Amino acid sequence: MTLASSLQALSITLTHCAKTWPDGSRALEPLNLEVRAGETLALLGPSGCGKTTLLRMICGLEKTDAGGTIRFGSDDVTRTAPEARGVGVVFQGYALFPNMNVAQNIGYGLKIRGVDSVTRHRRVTEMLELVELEALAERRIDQLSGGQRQRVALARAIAIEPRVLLLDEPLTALDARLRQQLRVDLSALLKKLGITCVIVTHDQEEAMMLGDRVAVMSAGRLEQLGNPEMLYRQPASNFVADFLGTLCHLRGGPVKHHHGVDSLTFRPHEVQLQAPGHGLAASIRARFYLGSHVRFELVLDDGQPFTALAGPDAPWQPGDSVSITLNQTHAA
Ligand SMILES: Nc1ncnc2c1ncn2[C@@H]1O[C@H](COP(=O)(O)OP(=O)(O)OP(=O)(O)O)[C@@H](O)[C@H]1O
Repeated sequence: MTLASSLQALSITLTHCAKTWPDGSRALEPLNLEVRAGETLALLGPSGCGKTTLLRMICGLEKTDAGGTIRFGSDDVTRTAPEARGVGVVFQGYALFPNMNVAQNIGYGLKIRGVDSVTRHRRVTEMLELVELEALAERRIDQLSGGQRQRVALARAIAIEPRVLLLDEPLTALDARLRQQLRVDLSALLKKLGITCVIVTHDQEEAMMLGDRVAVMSAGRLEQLGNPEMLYRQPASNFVADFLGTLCHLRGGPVKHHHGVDSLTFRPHEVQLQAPGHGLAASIRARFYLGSHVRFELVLDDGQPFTALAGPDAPWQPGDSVSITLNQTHAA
């Protein structure tokens, strides 16, 4: 049996889970959340919103306030010690053992669980194949690139055949280019494993690429839970809309005159720029050529700022007068 098929996917159900620190401050308001069996759920939110605390509660490193329960499938693990919960965890920075080679790192969790050496060897070999590090089995950790370390950390977490996989900002330590590639690789690996996974990130694109569903958090509360497209198209609040991409707001006389509403809320890609005279009058303040598109910072004639994205051939330059129309308007 391959490892991918031997992992059993379980749901994670948090009921009325809150976290109050000894000084009385609240990291998490009472929260109900179900991570479905086999899905990857991304916890997304700004620094300090409680994402890591929530993840640490699932793996058992933080206790929930009295009254909260955590279940893996039908198994109540609220009072189960972290090492007995069967969780695979990759923390920020990975915490690999520098004095062990790649294979020893991957096999560590099996060794401390008393798994016999034949089984251990077989499992480590499977893991090396899974993350494509067979050639580096004997390498020392300090002789690996950042991306390779990330794969070792992941292999070590999965080697113990965890019931759920928890990833805390697993790609944050890597440079932007490598992160892009590893998102694609990680997404493919998670699909192949079919394991239930919770991934913490403050990066909107990462959450949307990796999460089957995304839970947007703010100040210890769950703002909205849904698949990426639903969150982007039907945000429940301005906070969610803004966090999943730039959101612009315009109001006042000219808006009323051209659109018949008091205010407009829109995304930069919904703005069409034209020669003056077709719609709301604005001028270009700044132009950023980004290869696939051009980002413009503009102001309406009355000074209200907003952002527009246009194709790479857009001719407008700072100081130019333009007029704007909106492809899709959300009157607020
Ligand atoms: N042991 C602790 N004692 C008291 N307060 C804490 C403790 N750990 C975290 N906090 C506070 O709880 C809040 C939530 O922290 P948490 O680490 O969960 O946020 P986060 O969303 O993961 O942020 P980041 O993205 O910066 O890691 C923060 O205000 C933090 O300062």
